[in-house]
Amino acid sequence: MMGNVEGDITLRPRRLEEYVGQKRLKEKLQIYLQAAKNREEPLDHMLLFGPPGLGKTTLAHVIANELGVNIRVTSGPAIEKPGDLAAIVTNSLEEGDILFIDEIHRLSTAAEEHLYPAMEDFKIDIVIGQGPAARTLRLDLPRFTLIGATTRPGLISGPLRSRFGIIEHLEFYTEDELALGVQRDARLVELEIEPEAALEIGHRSRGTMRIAKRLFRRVRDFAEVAREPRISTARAREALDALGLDALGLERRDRVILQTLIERFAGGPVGLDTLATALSEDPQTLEEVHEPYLIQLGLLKRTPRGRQATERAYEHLGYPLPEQPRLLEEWARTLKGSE
Ligand SMILES: Nc1ncnc2c1ncn2[C@@H]1O[C@H](COP(=O)(O)OP(=O)(O)OP(=O)(O)O)[C@@H](O)[C@H]1O
Ligand SMILES: [Mg+2]
Repeated sequence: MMGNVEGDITLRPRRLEEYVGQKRLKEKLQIYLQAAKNREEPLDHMLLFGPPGLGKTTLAHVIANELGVNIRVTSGPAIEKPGDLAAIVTNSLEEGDILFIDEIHRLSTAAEEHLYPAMEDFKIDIVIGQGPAARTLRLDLPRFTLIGATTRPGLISGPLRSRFGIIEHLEFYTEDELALGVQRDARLVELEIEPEAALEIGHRSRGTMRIAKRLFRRVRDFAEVAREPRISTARAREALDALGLDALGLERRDRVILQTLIERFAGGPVGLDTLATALSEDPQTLEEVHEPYLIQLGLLKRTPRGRQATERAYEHLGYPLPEQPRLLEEWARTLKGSE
């Protein structure tokens, strides 16, 4: 098992019915799982994508649990040499087991090519010996299911993608779904929480279950220190404010991104790398961790010419709307574009 940063392993849902939200995906999964069980065949290889913290890793474990099979967890960067993959698949997998590869977009090309015959024909090549005496042996593998997870579907090569029978994306959660997740955790730690307080946490969790659960733990700290047996809405608000989360759930960092875009680049458009440099941030973190929800909230746009702050961003941060000339210029461009 991989490290569990959140320390909430017991709170992780184990069954599909405990897995909150993702209704569209769960409905399909139920059918795929049932069909695989009826045919007594392993589930088809599955690629899961979506922003961090939406529940890809959790879902892979839930699927293993529903199928009653073992799950072996690794990640793209952990499989450096082709031999690493062979070691994993030949040592520990049994018929029907799941091999979960997190961050599968970070597999090396060599490891990826090694994976193709494993996925398609359940065979893997291993090299024995060195130099001129080296021989390649093709080994049979048990029929397993590969579940790959990625935050960056665009970086998955065509050949790899085409070897997955099931490709699904996870969606941001609604406030109600996040509140359900919070209420569930509250029950598990035997703490009462006002429904309104759970909703408030959901409201400020950026559509992300991991954030909702983290915020719940912080709110719980506040309530416990105040010796409150029940988390009230007022206490939740106070704690969330103290954490520096604004009404949309943006953290300081998110606001700084938008502020930089507005103040230093006149709202954009500006290229990702330029913006990242101005923020002393890694472009990939900016793109994968911060941007998806800013986009989802309609505060940021990705345009062919770069990142752009929307009017809503100006309003939310209390800036006067951008100058008319810029809007006019934009309008002129739109007209040209539609000719
Ligand atoms: N649908 C869900 N219902 C209940 N809890 C969930 C759900 N999805 C995720 N969680 C909880 O949210 C946390 C984050 O989930 P998880 O680690 O699976 O996310 P992830 O998509 O794999 O993120 P990353 O891309 O960062 O690896 C976990 O603590 C998990 O228990
Ligand atoms: Mg994960």
